[in-house]
Amino acid sequence: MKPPPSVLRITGLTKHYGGVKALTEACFSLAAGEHAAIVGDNGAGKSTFVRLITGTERPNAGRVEIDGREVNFHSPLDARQQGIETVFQTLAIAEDLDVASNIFLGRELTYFNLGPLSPLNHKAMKSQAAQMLEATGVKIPDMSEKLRGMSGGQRQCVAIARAAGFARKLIILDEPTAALGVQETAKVEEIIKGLKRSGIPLIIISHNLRQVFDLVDRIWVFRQGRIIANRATGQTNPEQIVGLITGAIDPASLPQAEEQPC
Ligand SMILES: Nc1ncnc2c1ncn2[C@@H]1O[C@H](COP(=O)(O)OP(=O)(O)OP(=O)(O)O)[C@@H](O)[C@H]1O
Repeated sequence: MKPPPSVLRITGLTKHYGGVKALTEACFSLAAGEHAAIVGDNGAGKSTFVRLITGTERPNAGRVEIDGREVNFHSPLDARQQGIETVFQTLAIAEDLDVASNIFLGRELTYFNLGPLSPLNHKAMKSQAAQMLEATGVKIPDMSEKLRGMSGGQRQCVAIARAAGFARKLIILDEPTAALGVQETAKVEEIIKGLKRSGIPLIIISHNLRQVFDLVDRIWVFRQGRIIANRATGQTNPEQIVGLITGAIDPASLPQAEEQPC
């Protein structure tokens, strides 16, 4: 019997900036409910890959399929409309707005449609935002507080809860704990672990291998603009992943991973 198509399947994805080969013929796949990590040294092509699959930039070549159907995103909005939610490092939050307004930023609920003059339904946004936070286990003591007054960890949690609340196909987290201290990192990791229950697949970009091994099912290694290996977390170890990242281990010397998108 044919296996079910991957939720996300990427083949031959390529992006060159003039002479800079940021990404060359990348192949990647993600199964339903799977959590995957993207790892690699600085400049390995991780952010380029995310920009291409979120419609932030257009590839020079390659194919992106969602649920077996080719998609061509021309903007991040396109990707969002297809159920792909990304938490970029910049978080895309409005500091002077409260939690509910941030969660519904750009998708405000209204009583009825009068175009830009539509009256906002603050009550519904508040109650749905509270539900989204609860569903992801995010605790915000005062929902009316503006994000400006919140810690980096709380802001990150709000951004993740928003992504989880709207994602129908895929959640992408770009270095979600890079700017956080130890305790806040632990809190954010707990929230990410809880997302497994939703069944929505997730990609996390992280330089923190301890975190990666704790959170994901499969690790994809980027090196010099190519995806050189992928390993199920249970079938590798941090030393091997570091060796692949630095080039000390030749991926061809390892048994082939069972997951080979192309
Ligand atoms: N807009 C651009 N114009 C020219 N070169 C670029 C552009 N964006 C990225 N690059 C180059 O492409 C390569 C891959 O960059 P990318 O940002 O994707 O790497 P990365 O793995 O995300 O690195 P980091 O971990 O530092 O964020 C690098 O050599 C980078 O300098």
